Formats: sequence, structure tokens, C-alpha cells
Amino acid sequence: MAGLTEDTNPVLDIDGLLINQEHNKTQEENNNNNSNSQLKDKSAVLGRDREENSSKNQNQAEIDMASIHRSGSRPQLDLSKAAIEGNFEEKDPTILLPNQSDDISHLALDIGGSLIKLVYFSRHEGQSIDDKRKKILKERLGISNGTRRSYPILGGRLHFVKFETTKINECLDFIYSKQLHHGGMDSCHWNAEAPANENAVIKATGGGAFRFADLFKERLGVSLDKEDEMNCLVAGANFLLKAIRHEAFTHMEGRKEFVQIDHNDLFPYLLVNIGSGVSMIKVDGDGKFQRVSGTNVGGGTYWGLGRLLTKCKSFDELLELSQRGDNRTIDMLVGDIYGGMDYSKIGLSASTIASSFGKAISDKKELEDYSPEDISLSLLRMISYNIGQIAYLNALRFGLKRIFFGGFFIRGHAYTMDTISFAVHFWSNGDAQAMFLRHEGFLGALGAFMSYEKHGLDDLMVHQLVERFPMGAPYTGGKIHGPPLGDLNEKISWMEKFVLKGTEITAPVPMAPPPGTTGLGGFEVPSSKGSTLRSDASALNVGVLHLVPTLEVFPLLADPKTYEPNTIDLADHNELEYWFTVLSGHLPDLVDKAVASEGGTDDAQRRGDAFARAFSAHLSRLIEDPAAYGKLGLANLLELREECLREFQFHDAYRSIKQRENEASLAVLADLFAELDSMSEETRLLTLIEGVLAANIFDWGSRACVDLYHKGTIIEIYRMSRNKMQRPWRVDDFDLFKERMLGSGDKKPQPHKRALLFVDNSGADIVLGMLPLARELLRRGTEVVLVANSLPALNDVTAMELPDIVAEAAKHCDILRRAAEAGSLLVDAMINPSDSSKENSSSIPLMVVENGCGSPCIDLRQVSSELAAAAKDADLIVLEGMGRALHTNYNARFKCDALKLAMVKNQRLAEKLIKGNIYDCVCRYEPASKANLL
Ligand SMILES: Nc1ncnc2c1ncn2[C@@H]1O[C@H](COP(=O)(O)OP(=O)(O)O)[C@@H](O)[C@H]1O
Ligand SMILES: CC(C)(COP(=O)(O)O)[C@@H](O)C(=O)NCCC(=O)O
Ligand SMILES: [Mn+2]
Repeated sequence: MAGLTEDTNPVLDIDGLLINQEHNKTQEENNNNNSNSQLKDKSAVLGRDREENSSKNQNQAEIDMASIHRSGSRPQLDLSKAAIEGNFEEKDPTILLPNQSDDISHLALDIGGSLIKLVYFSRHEGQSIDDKRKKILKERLGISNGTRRSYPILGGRLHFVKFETTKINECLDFIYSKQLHHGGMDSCHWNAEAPANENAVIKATGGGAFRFADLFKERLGVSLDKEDEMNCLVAGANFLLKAIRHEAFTHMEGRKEFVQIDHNDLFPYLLVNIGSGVSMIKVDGDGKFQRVSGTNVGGGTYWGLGRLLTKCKSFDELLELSQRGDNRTIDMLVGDIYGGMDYSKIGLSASTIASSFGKAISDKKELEDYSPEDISLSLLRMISYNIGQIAYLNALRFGLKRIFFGGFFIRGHAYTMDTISFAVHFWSNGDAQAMFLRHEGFLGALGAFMSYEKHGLDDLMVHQLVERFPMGAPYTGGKIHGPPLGDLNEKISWMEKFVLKGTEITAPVPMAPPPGTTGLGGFEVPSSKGSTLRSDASALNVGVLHLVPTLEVFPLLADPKTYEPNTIDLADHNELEYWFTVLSGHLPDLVDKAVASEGGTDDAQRRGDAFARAFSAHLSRLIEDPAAYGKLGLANLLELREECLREFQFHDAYRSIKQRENEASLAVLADLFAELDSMSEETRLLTLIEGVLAANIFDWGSRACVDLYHKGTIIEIYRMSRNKMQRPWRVDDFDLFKERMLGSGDKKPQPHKRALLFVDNSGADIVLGMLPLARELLRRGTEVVLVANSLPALNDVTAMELPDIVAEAAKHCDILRRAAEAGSLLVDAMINPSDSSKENSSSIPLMVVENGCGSPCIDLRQVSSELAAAAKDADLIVLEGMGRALHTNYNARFKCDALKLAMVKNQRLAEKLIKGNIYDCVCRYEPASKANLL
């Protein structure tokens, strides 16, 4: 084991090295100990440069970069005439934004006995630039726009909102404020191009579609097109179970576990919708179902009886009470009847409820003598247990093994789910399984939405949906009537007002202490006491669904079904806590960078503070309930951070750092090429791989590395990193890779046809690491596709930045220049791009494609169509960096040869993953095996 970790204290050693560099003697000695590297020689280029920290041109650079970074994809918030409705001193005042509307919206409703559910769509045109370069690339990769379906859902979002049915007027105001009622639909057809429609029709289901039809006509001038409720419930459930990854989960004894349902093995199942009343539907296929049972003891019963018995003012309050209740004071347990003993002969434990509210008969107590908390819990259990039991009996009746529970009665509430699960498990002897749905209450509304023709929604696949959790999204109706986001200045001032007032805003903001677990078997005393249920808004855990039909599953995954992007399992609470601490620790520095990237203005500072508040809120929300936003992995956390930055309009926080590092590295590139060219083939290959690993040290997402950067210039650190590159690396398959590349003995292997290089960081990483490797592959006759992020994340290089970097590099190198021209990367320099590409058709092309994401990690189930197209002819992939090769994809298997290269810049990860130390390196080579091809 070598690399930087041989030293007992690597950081100190690095310190030492930098000092040594000032007095070159020790440095020279170090260099002389290395056999294969002119690069490490003091006289080599990498020892000369002292100017890379120069900030010359920095302002210019920032302007240039600003002009190319993407503008926010969100609509602007129209706050004109915004007003707080009612009493300003109220805890949750309603904010009305009368003039705000999304660009194009479509709406469907489910108006139930208790709640109105809205699902609405807003179109957000992707701002992807279809420039010349991209067009040529698309031709080359055989992507034609013509073959793509031209459904109107291309690029849009689904929002989920609910209101209490008694507050129908608030709902109407909301629809009006967002102009959801004339969203370009003619009759029942979806027609995005249609002008605002006088005779607009909105799809609606639930009893209220009949009850409130006249009110909708009167207030909004729209007709409600009534859809059958059962039909909608089934359509909604089928859509969710097929199109959303990890929509369903089990909940036993306080533990939530997401289940991935096999699409081909979904039917039959029992759908139990617990709304005001309860419907039980046997589902055999799309549109194939039968309502087999139901019960009038449902959500309405809990809320109605609960209100009478506890004098609660809201459903949330009632549910919150149950959290602190002890049902043993009211319920008669088996132990109460059997003198504290189990009735084991028939499988009843002493703690099983024998008779709900049964104790109330024997005691000489009145209602006031029971605590509302205990009453609420007792009632909740009585109803949940009863529903679970009836559901089981129906499953038994039809031989169904899976029961999905939906409806807003559940409200993601742990006790409710545990009780239902217990009942199903208990009565079926573990044969049947209760599962819950993240979009529990929206089945009907979603189904109504699906009933619009030609929206293409039913064709969407799992990989085309991305769920996001912006702050302030009105996804539960809640109190803020407005769009997801918009004019940040205004939004922030609203947030600040709320913060001042101590009020939670409608967002995934955490509240109260953690709820803990629910106790054993759903029948024991709940173990969590004193915690409050979070507000309606944050309890729901439903984000905004982005529909991105251009996303595809990466075609070279050996087994997409079993592919799991995340390497580290955050289900391990220690792991979770560690990464939360790391990300929190990063926040101040990140905010500084972000604010600086936006000119350090007061406005930027306010946005920065708001970002920090928002991201911390996400973190505490997730530490409290790791499954709050669905299945959580480290990749999701890192992406959430980037998304949160973008939400506060920080589009490229590391912009100037990236620029500075690119310039410094480009300045020494020509000399590096010259040195490489003087080496033998074998030495060169090793030097190139070392170069990639060494340059991967430039990672602004790693705390240890950032601390390091204060201790030297970019090139100094690069040199130091190279000097420490000694094989064997902690994971070292280089010899295998070398054999594939150069062969052994006289046998010269065929070069790879096409290599996909998943690149990581800007600066030395791309310029001195990956580009020289690309050049080598090109030289050997392999086409190279550089795969880079679509959007910025930390200091990662983006696909949009790459052509300019390549163009600069190509000035020093004919191989790169010809390849870049052949790959249409240098179109700006061409007189006539199509002529030139013909002219260069004999050269091996270098291309750039975007990967479809904006995160330091990559989930290969959801990549851009460009990347998927480029992958078709590829027989080698190189994944580089911690995010792409370690945090994600370390265990991924591919149909082609795969090289995973990274320097581990985190001590804990090094210990866990490779039983090594920080700054150890990974060079993992996995040839396409026959098994992979199966
Ligand atoms: N904020 C709320 N107000 C009223 N009831 C709620 C609320 N949140 C959850 N519920 C529960 O959800 C039930 C309604 O569920 P839902 O699926 O919307 O059915 P429906 O279509 O019958 O209104 C209520 O009876 C109640 O038990
Ligand atoms: C965010 C990163 C995955 C980026 O690494 P990269 O892919 O650039 O090698 C990495 O910096 C990381 O895991 N950072 C957090 C841990 C730390 O501060 O040590
Ligand atoms: Mn990176």
C-alpha cells in the first residue's frame, strides 16, 4: 500500500512537503527516488509555475462565464398585489399572490368529503441550448429530434396540493391566482397551444365534483368533467407504482422500508383507500378492477369522533395528540382480562388490545377523566386495526398477497401504519404484506389527471421522473398561496418575515424533536413521548415531480434492475450522522463561495443566508426522518445541496475557482505533452493514470483538500500529489488495464472502438489528468467521448465549459486539434462545419456529451439521451473521481470494460471502502466479462 497514506500524519506530511519545496533540496531527493517520472523532476514544467494564483483576468472571466451559465428554469414570482389575508397576527396567515401564474398549467381535482386534492402541471421549457456543436454531435450520434414523441409533457412538473373541503374558497382562490383553470385545454383534450379557453373543462373526481360543479362554473367559469372515482383511484395507483421508484414502502415497528415493485409482477393487488370512508378494490390490471368491499369506519370517523371526544380544532392537532397518548388507559388489553398474562394458546400477547375503549365501561370515569391524548391514540388504533383486519379478510378472499393502502387518513403517520401492518401481519401469519404509498392521498386526483387524453403521462417510465423538494413549494395547499419559487428577493423577504414571526413556512422545514419509533407491534405503549407532529406542509413528504422524458437508463449497465448507485448505505445511522456532520461543516465555506460567485453583494449575502437556512432545514428534516423524501443515499444528499443552491439562484458557486484552476493548468499543458511524448509507451500509460489520480486531488467538496489549498499553489499541490503517487495503489488493477491496452509480448491488442470518459473536476483534474488520457486513447485509434455534467456541481467541469477548454488545449497539440475538429468541438473555428466534418472524417473524433445531471455523483439509471446514444458504440468507460467512481458506481457492473479512477479524499470513506487512508488511490479495472454480457 502506498500513495500518500504511508505517512502516519498525511496532512503534516503535506505541510512538510510544501515547506520542502521552498528549499528544493528535499524535493529533489524525493524526485530522484522515483524511477519513472520526468514530471517529478524539478526541471519539469510542473515545478516552474508560480503564477497560477494570479487573479488577472478574473473579472473578465466571471463576466464571460456568467454569460454562458444557464438561467434559472423557474418562472418568476409575481408578487404584485400580494397580501396577507385575515389577521396578520395569526400563526399561519394566508398569503395571496393574485397575479402569479405558472407559464402553462393543467389541473385535475379530487374533491372528497374531507379534502380537496389538486394535481397540476406546469410546463417549464428546458433551456438547453441547441447550438451548432450540439446539432452536429446529435447527427453524429444518430439522435434525431424527429423520433421523439411530441407529447406536451416534454419538460414539465407535477405539483401536489391539498385543501380542506370546507375551505373550498381558498382552493378556488388558489386556482385563480395561478390561472390553473384555463391552462390550454380544449374540452377534454390536452392542447398546450390552445389559447385561454372560454369553455375550459377541468377533470374532477370525488363527490365534490358533483356537489361543487355550479360553484366552479360561477367562480371560475369552468365546467367540471366528472371522472369515476374508483377508475381514478386505480389509474393513480397504477401510475405511481409503475412510474415512481420506491413509491411503495412497508412500515413495521417504526421502520420504513422502500420496496421496488416489479412492473411485470404488479397485479393482482388489493388497493385500500382510506379517505373519509374506505374503499377496497381488487386491481387486476390497467382499468381492470372491482370494488370488493369497503367500510364506513374510516378517516372521517377518526376525525369526527376524535373532534367530539377531544375538542380538537384540527385534524393535525388530533393526530399530534395521539403521539403523546397511552391507549392502555382506555383500551382493555388481553393482559387486563387474563391478569397480566398472555393468552398464548391462541396467540394473543398480554399487550394485545382485546377491546378498544373497553376500559371505559368498568371505570367510573367520565370523558373529562381521560386525557385527550389517550383517547386520540385509542381511536386511531381502533380504526386502523379494524381497517387492517378487513383488508386482510378481503385479501384472503381473493388470494391476494399485496395490499396497498392509500388515502389521507394515513398521513404518513407512523402509528397508523404500524397498526395497519400489525393487523395484516398478525391475521395473515405474515403471508400478506401491507404497503403504503408516498403519494397516499393523491391517487384519485392523479387518476383524474391521467384521464386527459394525449398527455403522454401514462407512457412515462421510472427513469424519466425526478422528484425535487424545493422550499416553499405549495405542495400541500398549506398557507402560502403561490408558485414553487420565483423572484428570490421577494421570496426571501417573505421567509424572513415568517422567521421573525416564528412561523413555519410551507416547506420541508423541520419542526419539533424527532418522533422516535412507534413501539412494538403497534400495540405496545408508544415509545415516543412529547414530540409534536410536524405541520401539514412538512409531514407530507411529497415533492415536485419533474417529468424529463429525455432521460434514459445508461445502456451499458450490466444489470439495470439490480443496479444501486449508492455505495454507502445511509440506512446505517452512524453513516448518516457522519455525512450530515460533514455537509453541515461545509456550509459556511460553501455560502462564502456562493456569495462571492455572485459578486458578494448584499443581495447575494441574503440569498446565501437563505440557502444555508434552507439546506440546514433539509438536513435536520432528514436526520429526523431519513426516509422523508423517499429512499435516501449519499448521492441524493449531494444533489439536494446543488439543487438547493440553484433554488437560491446560485448557478455556479465555484465559477471563478474553476476558471483560475483551468488557466493555471492550461499554462503548463504544452510542457506536460512534451514530457509525455518523450516517454516509452509503457511509462507513458502509467504516468497518465498517475496523472489522473494525482490531479483528482483538486476537489472543493472535500474538507481536507480545501484545507490543503491554503498551503500552496495549484501547481505545487499537483506536484506534491504526483510525487506521492507510488504503486501499488490501494486498489491497483493497472497491470490488467495495461495488458488490455498494450498487450503482452508481441501480441498487440485491438484498440477500443470508443471510450466514454466521465470527467470530474475543472482545473488540473480535467486539463492535466483526463485530457492527456483522452489524447492517448485518440492516438491509439479510440474515439473519445468526454462525458461531463449538464449543470455545475462544486468545481466539476460542465459539458458547456469543455469545448473551450479543449480548444485551448488543442492549441498545444495536433492530436487534440484534429480530433476536436473531427468531433465538431471546434465548430467556432470552422468556416463551414458540415464541410469540415467531412474533411476530417478520417480523423478519430473527440466529442463532448452532457450526462444529464448537476451533481458530483451520477445515477446511471437517469442519464441524458445524448449520453445513452454515445454509449451504444462504446467498449470502454472510464469513471473518474470520488463522486462518480466511489460514492456512486463503485460496485456497478458494465457490459463493457470499465476503469474506475479516484483519489480518496475523505478518511472515513477510505477506511470503509478500501481499508485505507485519506489520499489513497483507486485504480479498478473490470473487463467486460461474459457474465456481464448475459
Ligand atoms: N388536514 C386534514 N383535514 C381533515 N382531514 C384530514 C386532514 N389530513 C388528513 N385527514 C384525514 O384524511 C381523511 C380524508 O382523506 P382523503 O383521502 O382526502 O379522503 P376524501 O376524499 O374522502 O376527502 C380525513 O377523513 C381525515 O381522517
Ligand atoms: C463531493 C465529493 C464527492 C466530490 O469529489 P470528486 O467527485 O470531485 O472526487 C467529495 O468531495 C466528498 O465526498 N466530499 C465530502 C467529504 C469531505 O469533506 O471529506
Ligand atoms: Mn468533483
